[in-house]
Amino acid sequence: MQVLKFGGSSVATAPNLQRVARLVAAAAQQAPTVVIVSALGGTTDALIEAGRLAATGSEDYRTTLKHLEERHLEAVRGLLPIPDQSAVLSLVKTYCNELDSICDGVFSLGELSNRTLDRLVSYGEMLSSRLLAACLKAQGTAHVWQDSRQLIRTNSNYGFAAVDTAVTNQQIQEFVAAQPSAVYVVPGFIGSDAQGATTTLGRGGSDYTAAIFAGALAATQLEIWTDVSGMMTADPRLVTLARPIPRISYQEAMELSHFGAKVLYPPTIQPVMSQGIPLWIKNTFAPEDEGTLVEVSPPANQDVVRGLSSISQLALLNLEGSGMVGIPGFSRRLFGALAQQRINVILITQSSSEHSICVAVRAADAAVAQTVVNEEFSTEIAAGKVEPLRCETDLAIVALVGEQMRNHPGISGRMFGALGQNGVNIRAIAQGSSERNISAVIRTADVRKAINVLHEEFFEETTKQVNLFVAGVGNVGGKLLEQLARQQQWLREKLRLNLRVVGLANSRQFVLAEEGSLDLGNWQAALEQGQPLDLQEVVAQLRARNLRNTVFVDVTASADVATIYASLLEKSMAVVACNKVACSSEYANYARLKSLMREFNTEFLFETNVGAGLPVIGSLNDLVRSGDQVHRIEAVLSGTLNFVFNHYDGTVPFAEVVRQAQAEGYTEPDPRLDLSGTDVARKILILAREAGQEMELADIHNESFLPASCLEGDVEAFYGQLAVHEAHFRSLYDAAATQGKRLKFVARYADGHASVGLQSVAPGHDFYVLQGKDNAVLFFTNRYPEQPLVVKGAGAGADVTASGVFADIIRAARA
Ligand SMILES: NC(=O)C1=CN([C@@H]2O[C@H](COP(=O)(O)OP(=O)(O)OC[C@H]3O[C@@H](n4cnc5c(N)ncnc54)[C@H](O)[C@@H]3O)[C@@H](O)[C@H]2O)C=CC1
Ligand SMILES: N[C@@H](CC=O)C(=O)O
Repeated sequence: MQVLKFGGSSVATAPNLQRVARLVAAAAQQAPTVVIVSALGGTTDALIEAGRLAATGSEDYRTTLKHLEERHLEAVRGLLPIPDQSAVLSLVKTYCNELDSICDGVFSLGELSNRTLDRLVSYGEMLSSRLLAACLKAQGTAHVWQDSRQLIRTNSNYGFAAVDTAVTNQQIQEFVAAQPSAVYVVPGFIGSDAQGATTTLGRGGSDYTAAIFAGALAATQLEIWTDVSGMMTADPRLVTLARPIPRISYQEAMELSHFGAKVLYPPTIQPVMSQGIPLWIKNTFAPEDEGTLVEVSPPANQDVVRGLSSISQLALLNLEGSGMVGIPGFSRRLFGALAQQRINVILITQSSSEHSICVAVRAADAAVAQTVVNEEFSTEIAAGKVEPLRCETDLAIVALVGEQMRNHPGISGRMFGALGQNGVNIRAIAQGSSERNISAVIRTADVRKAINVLHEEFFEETTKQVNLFVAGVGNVGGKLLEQLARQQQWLREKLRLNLRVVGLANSRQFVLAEEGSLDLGNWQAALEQGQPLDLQEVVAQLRARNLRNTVFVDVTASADVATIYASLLEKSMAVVACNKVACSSEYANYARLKSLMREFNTEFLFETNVGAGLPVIGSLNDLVRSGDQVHRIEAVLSGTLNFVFNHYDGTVPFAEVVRQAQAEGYTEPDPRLDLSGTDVARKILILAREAGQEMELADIHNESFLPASCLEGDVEAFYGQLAVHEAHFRSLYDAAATQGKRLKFVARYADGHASVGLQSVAPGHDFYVLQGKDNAVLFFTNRYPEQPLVVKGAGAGADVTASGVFADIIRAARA
């Protein structure tokens, strides 16, 4: 014998019922089959609604019942050929007339008892099972229809009746023995008490009916047919890559079901679990899908975590006070007070200091809970031994479930690490000693992000989604977007990274995709249609979107943009910047950003601040982190100035060479920063700070070669003044050239002091041979005392800078 149960969506319409009938016929070829049916989807709610309307004196109940009648009659017409319809139509009408009479009675009395409500809702399953039976008959499948109220004996706790297992089992066994058949059709959810009154078995009641039959008949298997292909690794409405779990234990299934995987109602598993009857969860609409097998001990697989679940609309109640420590009976009184109000406790944690007990309950119960607990402890509260109960709402639980977690250290570490890296704050945690479930209480607003982060962490070997907001789409930013577009596929395939640009900004506008990501083939159009730029609004929207693995990429030169890093890091969003403003601002700000990065477990990366795409800061960090000490740094750090002095020989005016450097994309958006030496000063400052030195920009001695008048006025005036001072630049060049030397703008840091300035270097000097826009950095350290560690190569240009920013993005994404 096998038992098949079909849920409300499986039997919601005539075509669905026909599909179910075909599945039943096929199953019956294998073994005698009991079919348990739920009411047509939505019927139970409609019946309850009709009863409530009638009880409150609203005649609208007639309309509700009329719709229900029409729906069932229409199903009959859709199911059966005309000659076969009349008997079933009249049966449906009979049931519907009875429903009318019950509701008329409720309307007259103005009262709906639980007993009457049970009778009312029982018609849903009675009707659906009759329709399925008629459909089986029409397709030639012999069967017996049986009213389950004659077999399932319960107490009289209407709405949630307890089954008398001994009587029920005996009645089921006798019935089957007396009426042998290949197929039995039975309405789910209902039973009757010793007086013969209709009762219902509570939420998930049809699953329970099926499990009772399976248990009573020692069935070979129970199949629960629904509208999903088994229990999923996570709620598919939250996680796109959720997948069915092939095999799972009863306990794991119960844990997942408890926390929201609605395909199975936990208490109903008991009758099959106690006998080890295999339970399948199958999809009526994709019967070829394997589904989930719930069994005693599924084989271990590579997924240590079997599934994730969540439960929302919770409140956390925190009872705290010094008067609780070491006094027995506090928790009994807390739980007693809650139990008296029938408030279900979903999660409990108590610190080992015994100073506080924290419980999660449904948000709807929070107000009553607060009142009764404060009443219970009123004496202690008045005496100041206990604080009034603290209640936080808008909370949810996310949970990892899996038997194998017991044997794997580090699972909770990974869970909390992944959540922490995404700024998901954990308010309470609970893990039983079975180690089958680790639950964390978080903000409801974080549930989608948290479940996706955990799914990526534990189930998705394939991809990690990373969400980028790119501020600045000029010279470097434009190249970055090109490189991202070209490399997206490769990153997905080789690094399992799904880098999505979700937002963009320039100095005028910003855009943040409502859903999904922006089209990198046409980002200009999206940005054109964006909102006027408001950086606080950018932060607010990024926070509100609450996307996982968010990286803010600053490819501007803006001081305003640099001011929002802190508010992003505080939300665990990583920041990648080629903008040097933040790291060369006051030391306190630089240090604060680095400390926020650590505090909020995220990344703040700025490799391109020095040497563009060259690994300058990374190499310095490696030296320092491995215990080396930097004594001296000598460097050519300006691609612009190296280019200018490599190309200037007096034949073309100095101003023209500078313009060329700007056109090539080497200069800052404002070239005066390069020519004044400020950009180099910022870079040596950043290197000194990364080497461990607390310094300010003002501490750097800048021996500028630029006549002061060049920095008065705007950029055009600057170019004008360069032309005016052509003779000055020519004389600098000539002085060096006549000695066979070359001009290099050199930065130097040693023993806590730094300076920048123009030098003439002779052949043989490390800097003499630097070409074009090259940079070179010489690190003299404990380990490299005479022969320095040298980093050298192109130190400016949009392409190389963009690729350095890209590398930082990948570092942040993989952290
Ligand atoms: N060019 C190079 O070789 C290197 C450049 N960098 C840095 O890259 C950054 C960008 O340089 P470029 O692309 O050449 O500059 P750019 O002037 O071509 O582009 C700057 C972009 O930032 C946008 N922007 C300006 N203010 C903004 C604001 N308040 N909010 C949002 N967007 C804003 C502009 O609209 C523009 O899209 C600079 O900080 C520079 O120091 C760093 C290393 C090398
Ligand atoms: N303007 C800078 C670009 C890199 O920071 C330079 O010329 O080096």
